[in-house]
Amino acid sequence: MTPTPTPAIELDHVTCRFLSPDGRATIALQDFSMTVNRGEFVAVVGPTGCGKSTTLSLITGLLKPTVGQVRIMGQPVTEIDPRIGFVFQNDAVFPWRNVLDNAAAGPMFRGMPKAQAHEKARDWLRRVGLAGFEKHYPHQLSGGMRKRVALAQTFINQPEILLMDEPFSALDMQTRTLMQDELLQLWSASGGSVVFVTHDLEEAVALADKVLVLSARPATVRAVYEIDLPRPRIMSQVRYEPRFIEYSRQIWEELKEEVHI
Ligand SMILES: Nc1ncnc2c1ncn2[C@@H]1O[C@H](COP(=O)(O)OP(=O)(O)OP(=O)(O)O)[C@@H](O)[C@H]1O
Repeated sequence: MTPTPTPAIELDHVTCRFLSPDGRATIALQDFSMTVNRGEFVAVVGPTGCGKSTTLSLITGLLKPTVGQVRIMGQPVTEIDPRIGFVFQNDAVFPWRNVLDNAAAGPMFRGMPKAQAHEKARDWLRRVGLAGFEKHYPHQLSGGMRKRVALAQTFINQPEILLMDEPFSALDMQTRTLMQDELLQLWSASGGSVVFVTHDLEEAVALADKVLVLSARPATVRAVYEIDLPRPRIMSQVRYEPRFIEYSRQIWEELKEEVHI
C-alpha cells in the first residue's frame, strides 16, 4: 500500500499577534488550524480584516506564528519556499519589461539561459491566450491581459502551491469569468494545491474543492464546506446548478453572522 502523502499545507493551532509601535496588540488569528491536501483547491472567505491575508503570509514564511506551527509538505516553514507561487490583486508584472520578458522572469532569475527561458515563456503565453503579444508592454494591455501575463509568469515556475489573494477582484464580471476558467484549466493540468482568498463567496464555491469560512477577528475556522460539484467546471454554467445555489446560500448564512459582528 502506498503511504498517504503529507498534506501540502498545515496550519496547526496557530495564533498570530501583531504589536504596534505604541505597544498595542492585535490578534489576527487565534488557535487557527487548516489543512490543504496535495492537488486541492481551497478557497478562504471571511469578513473584512479578519486575517485572510495573514494566513497567506504565514504560509509563505513572511510571517512567523506567535504560537503553533505552519508546515509545507510536512516540514516546518523556515524561509520563503521556492515551491510556492503567488498571484495577488495588484499585478506583479514589471512595467519596464515586455510580455515575453515578464513571463520568462522566473526561469531567468534561476539561471536558465535566455533563449531557453524565452522558448518556455512563449509556450506559457500561448497557453494563456497571449500568443502574438510577446513584444507588448504591460501598459499596452487590458487588465485581463495583464492578469494572463501574471498567470503565465507564475505557472511557468510550476509551483506546487499557489497562493492567490483576491486575484480577480479588480476585473469586470466577464473578464473575471474568463480568468476563472483559465485558472481552473491551468490548475487542473498542474496538479498543484491552491489557497484562494476572496470576498466573493460565489467565486469561492464555483472554484474550490473546499471552502473555509473564517470568523471575525481574531480569525478561527468557523466552518469547512466540501464542494461536491463535478469537474471540469465551466464558470458560466456552474452558477446555475441547484447545488451551487444551495452551497452559496448555506455559506452566506454562516458568513452573514460573522460579517455583522
Ligand atoms: N504587519 C501588521 N502589523 C499590525 N497589524 C497587522 C499587520 N498585518 C495585518 N494586521 C492586522 O491584522 C488584521 C488582519 O489583517 P489581514 O490583512 O490578514 O485581513 P484580511 O482578512 O486579509 O483583510 P481584507 O478582508 O480587508 O483583505 C487586521 O486588523 C490588520 O490591521
